[in-house]
Amino acid sequence: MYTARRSIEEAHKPASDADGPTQIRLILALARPHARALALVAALTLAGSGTTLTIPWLAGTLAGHLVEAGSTGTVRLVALLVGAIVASAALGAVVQIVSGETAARILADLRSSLYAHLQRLPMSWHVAHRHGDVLALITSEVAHLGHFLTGTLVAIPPLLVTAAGAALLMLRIDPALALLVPVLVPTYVILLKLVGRRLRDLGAREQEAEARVLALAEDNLGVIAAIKTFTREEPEHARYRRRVDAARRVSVRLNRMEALVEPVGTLVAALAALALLLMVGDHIHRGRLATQELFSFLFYAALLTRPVAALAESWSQVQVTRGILARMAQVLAAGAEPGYAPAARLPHLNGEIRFEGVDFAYPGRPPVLSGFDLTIAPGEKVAILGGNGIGKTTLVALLLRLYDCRSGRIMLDGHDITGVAVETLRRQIALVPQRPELVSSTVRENIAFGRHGASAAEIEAAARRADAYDFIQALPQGFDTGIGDHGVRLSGGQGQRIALARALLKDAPIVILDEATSMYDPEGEERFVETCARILHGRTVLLITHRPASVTLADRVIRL
Ligand SMILES: Nc1ncnc2c1ncn2[C@@H]1O[C@H](COP(=O)(O)OP(=O)(O)OP(=O)(O)O)[C@@H](O)[C@H]1O
Repeated sequence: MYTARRSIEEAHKPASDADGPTQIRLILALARPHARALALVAALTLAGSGTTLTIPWLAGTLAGHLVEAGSTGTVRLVALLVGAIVASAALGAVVQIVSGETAARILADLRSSLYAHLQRLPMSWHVAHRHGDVLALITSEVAHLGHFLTGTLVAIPPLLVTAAGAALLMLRIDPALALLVPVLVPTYVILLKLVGRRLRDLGAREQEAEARVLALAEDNLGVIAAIKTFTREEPEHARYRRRVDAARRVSVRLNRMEALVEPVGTLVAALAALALLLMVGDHIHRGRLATQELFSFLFYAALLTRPVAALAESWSQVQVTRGILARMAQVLAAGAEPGYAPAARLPHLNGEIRFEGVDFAYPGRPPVLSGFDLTIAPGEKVAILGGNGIGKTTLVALLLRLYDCRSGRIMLDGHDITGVAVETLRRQIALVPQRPELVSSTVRENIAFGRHGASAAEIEAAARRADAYDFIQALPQGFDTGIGDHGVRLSGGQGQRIALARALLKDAPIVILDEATSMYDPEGEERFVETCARILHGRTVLLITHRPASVTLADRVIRL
């Protein structure tokens, strides 16, 4: 899997606009790990199409025999024909199964690579992109791509091979047919090209409209209590309806356009059939075609009609899918967070932190920090105070390298954090953030999030230290109680205690408490402050708080 991801990312080194070649590179990168399965699909496809192509010939021979000599001596031919029909159907089914499975595997690789890549993209990327768009990309757009891969794309090669084979065999029977090719093929291609661009645009607009619908639903369901308390049901429903209608309008236009494409194929096929009829009629009239050849020729013509119409329909799918591939290629081309590349490991820390002349501004915003200096000794506990929006949380984000300083540097035990692998940095810092950021699972899993592979006893011990054990035991299933979406079934203070337990379980040399006890009741906070003196002994602690009780934990107070 890692190899697949790496090759997909390698296909995207030029972070430019995702153009045709980039999409082809993406497809090749996706296909590479499945080369053997794809080769099997190709071989089966050839075998299937070859078998299908014998059917008109056998049927023509049989028909010719029946017309000229009656039904005597046809048993062998009938048996062969039935055999070819059964083999063609069986091979068709096998191709469908094998190619469907291969496509599903390719798709699973793509989904998982996309997700892995999203996790590695920097915070600045996530802040700049709408959740709804990203969700749409990894859900509905990936599903669309899946339908395309398993439904349309796997059907194209057999259709192409059958159409080309039928055309070649018809040419062999009657070379005058070659005259038709220079007329019909360009007509077909030009007609498809004309609608192709429009289809791509509409496809992109449809995905965009769907993403807006998804984003609003996601946003609003997340603030459903606010919608109720501010009685926003009607205006929010109207807003949702407007987005649904906008998506419907684009989808209807796309559908109309797609509906035009199949008749294009049918039209070309009908023109070809008419031309054939005229030519064949003339040739029979002049006695140039044997009866058997005539029948075979007409059966091949019938065989050719279906792929021509179906290819036109597949073409419209290809156009919509190109838009999706372009958007995926763009996401995959976005550079991962710095520090994931092989870099020096940060050794186990004593916990000295130094901010040296740090300047920082969020993109498009005025500076938050200018020339900021601060040195914290190993094991020291420092409270950072300051008004709302002054930059306290930003300091934490810089220390964890969620963002990089514009200038200046941050040193841990004398190591510049930009020179070490981010995971070795982040593993040594336990953060209790302002908002608990709980996962939609059980209490146990939320605490275990702090350290992979922690035992039940360690989880319970961390809960005790965070003063969370008693309330957890009182929940219906104790540690195995589900807490709802992002902890919606917990009180604010309970959520914070779980977030704290999670951080304590991490057992890191540096601990950051960003308003970690802001929702604790006074007794709980007091108990926590008492426990802290013991459990945080020897660790470097950065304490961001407005609460006097928590400030007492600090050896030193810094005001921003
Ligand atoms: N992702 C972001 N993009 C742009 N600006 C941001 C972002 N995050 C924070 N800011 C801005 O940066 C400034 C500092 O924010 P920060 O969260 O560090 O403040 P704080 O001191 O922790 O405030 P509080 O006490 O309210 O938690 C604020 O003006 C805020 O609006």
